Amino acid sequence: MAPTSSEPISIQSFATTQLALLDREIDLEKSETSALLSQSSPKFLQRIGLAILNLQVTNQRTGFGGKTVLELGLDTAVGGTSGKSSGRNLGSKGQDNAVRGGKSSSGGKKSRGGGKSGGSTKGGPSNAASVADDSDGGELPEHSLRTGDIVAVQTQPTGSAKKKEKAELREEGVEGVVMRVSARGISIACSKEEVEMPGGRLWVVKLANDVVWKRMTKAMTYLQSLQSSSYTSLMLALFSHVPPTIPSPSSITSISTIEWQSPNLNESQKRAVVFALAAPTMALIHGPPGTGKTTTLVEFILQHYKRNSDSRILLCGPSNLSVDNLIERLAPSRIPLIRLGHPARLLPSVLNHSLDVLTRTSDAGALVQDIRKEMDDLQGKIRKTKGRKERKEVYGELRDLRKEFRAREKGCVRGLVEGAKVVCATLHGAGGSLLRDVKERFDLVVIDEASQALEAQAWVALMSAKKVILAGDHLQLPPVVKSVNSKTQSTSKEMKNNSEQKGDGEIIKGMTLETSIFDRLLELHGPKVKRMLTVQYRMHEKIMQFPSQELYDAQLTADESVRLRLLKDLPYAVQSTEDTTQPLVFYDTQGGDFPERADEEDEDQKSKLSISESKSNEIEAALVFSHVKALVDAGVRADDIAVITPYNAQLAILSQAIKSEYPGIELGSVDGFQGREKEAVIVSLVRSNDKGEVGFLGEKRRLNVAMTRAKRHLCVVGDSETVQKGSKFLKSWMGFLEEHADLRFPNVGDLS
Ligand SMILES: Nc1ncnc2c1ncn2[C@@H]1O[C@H](COP(=O)(O)OP(=O)(O)OP(=O)(O)O)[C@@H](O)[C@H]1O
Repeated sequence: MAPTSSEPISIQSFATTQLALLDREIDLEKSETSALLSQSSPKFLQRIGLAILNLQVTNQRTGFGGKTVLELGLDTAVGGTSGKSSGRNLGSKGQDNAVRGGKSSSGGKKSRGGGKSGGSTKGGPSNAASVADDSDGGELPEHSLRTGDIVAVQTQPTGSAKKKEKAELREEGVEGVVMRVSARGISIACSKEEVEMPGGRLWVVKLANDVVWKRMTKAMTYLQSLQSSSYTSLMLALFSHVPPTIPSPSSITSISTIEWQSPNLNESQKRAVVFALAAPTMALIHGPPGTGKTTTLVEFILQHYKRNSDSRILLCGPSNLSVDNLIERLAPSRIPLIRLGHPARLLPSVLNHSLDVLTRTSDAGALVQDIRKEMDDLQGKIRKTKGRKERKEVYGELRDLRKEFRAREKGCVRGLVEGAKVVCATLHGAGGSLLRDVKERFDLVVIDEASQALEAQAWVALMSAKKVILAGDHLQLPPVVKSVNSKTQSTSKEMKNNSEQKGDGEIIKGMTLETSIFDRLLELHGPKVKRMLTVQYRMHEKIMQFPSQELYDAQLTADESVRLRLLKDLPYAVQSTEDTTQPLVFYDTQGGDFPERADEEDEDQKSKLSISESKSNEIEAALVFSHVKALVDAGVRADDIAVITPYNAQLAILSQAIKSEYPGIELGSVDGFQGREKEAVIVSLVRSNDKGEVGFLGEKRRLNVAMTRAKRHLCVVGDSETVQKGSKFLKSWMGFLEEHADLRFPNVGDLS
């Protein structure tokens, strides 16, 4: 990226523009959701995984914040499992950008149950440890409802309403957040305090989750409203109102004088830590795939804490997993930390640091617990009370108790949060009421995976910070938005010049929502604000070579421990074959024998889900299957292999072919595999046509993710003739593979 002049950007105009872009995104999401809900029958919504029918309340109790929690199971009069779902997520762009984020446990990082794309997980909770099978009405049908989703609980339409075959969302019923999911039950924390349950048989349907959007909108509205005299020094630096705050060479401590906490840090990691320590207001740590970004951040936090033990740190990431991965690595150092966020969304290993657990186990929490118990007893009483008058009385008692509960809980929580040196939360979690009440501000905000967060999301955490350290890689995939390519008119140069401050600020032309703060600061200030990590600990050097050359200025080196690792060297018995001795294989399907096909999904259903046309390639899938078979026959364990593709339609075909035979193999979209790694990865490129159309493959950052997931063996399957026409980058990749990979020209006749 070419360094550009650091001209100031109007903060007000920035916020105004972000608000306009956010509005557009929210409108798009809302209209998609309401179109789907209003045009579909409950049965259809259940079939596609967005609803569960035939439910009843099995229990009612008090949750965190005094909220009523409803536990639902299948109505015993119905029972059993019915219907299969395709598991598509409402609110996720139904195209081939599947869920992003999850990291694999194989690389020392954990993944959550629902992170895979291409199919639903049976009642798959994100945190199995916290889920109980609490209903005996039978197993729920397959669905895609997950902890944290916003849902409505309503009386299921019957008789004439059913005949209308439309699931118009009605006024009655309650809205809430999914707290727990198990094979037999689902718990929902109601949004309103007083809950009058609708009668009869119930159904639960997923709604659009606008909490994250609301927090971003609130943050941008606040920024827009600020008088320039109220701008923090960090704001002035991040919008270039003061010169970029680059640490002077004299302020950078010599690497040799530091007592490192981690004994193995490489030079580039050490340089990044000292740069971040010396930076007065901001620093970027650029971590290409497998280069130890998290390791470096953890070392930085420990060093910072050692030097500033009074300072308070806010540690954030765009996803729960990004935050938990950091906590797992920080926790052994015994630094006092607290994790905000619903416990059901956290990794079991970090639960002991969660606010919810600490409010239960701390001394101040004991009193809160007593009131919670009383409230639970009353909740139970409500369910058994039939008379309206009697119920009203119990509700009255409950209301008084709830007030007391909240006051005590608030006091307890404030004590815990203010006492912690490191507060950990997702970026939008940092905008919750718990932190709003904390008087002290944060001296330092650290954001991991900052290149995967919308800038408005980052500002939720940054509003009162004094210094920020961002870690990320702008050359991998950016955050997912529906309004892709939607930008305010004009160029990014004008964006800087056009930002005269007038009224609420002008719209800055050329800005996009998906530009992260990491990208923007790099573009604004150039590479002088970052330090790049250059030793990677994942890939065989041959796998690393092309992305390093093309994207990272040939600066990456493979650590000695991984440089020459092959499948045959796995720490279990693997035969030496033509596959297990090759780090890089390319099956070139050129010649027209492996044609792509447009997805034949039900057109009507597709338009309801706003799924863009997906592509598949059946013969290519057969080739992938035969390669998987060869690897497994050679002794490679199925769970060390992943198959990824940019196309959902191809994923469906691959799943059908591979899953029954090799259940351990992970199949996913390229987007869903960001942050993950496997010993062997097979990439199915799908596109094969005369016109040279490459669709999703045209995105360099997607290809970068696809080609950097494998540790010991990367196998690419694709039609070089088609693919090379897509872009200069693709042409150069095809050329590289031709020259450096074990090149194979498959014969359709050999594939049975
Ligand atoms: N200096 C080092 N010496 C040896 N191993 C290291 C070093 N730094 C990182 N690693 C290892 O490299 C792997 C990746 O490290 P880490 O999880 O910190 O990287 P990351 O950049 O956050 O990963 P990702 O690419 O998935 O975002 C881990 O297994 C880690 O133990």
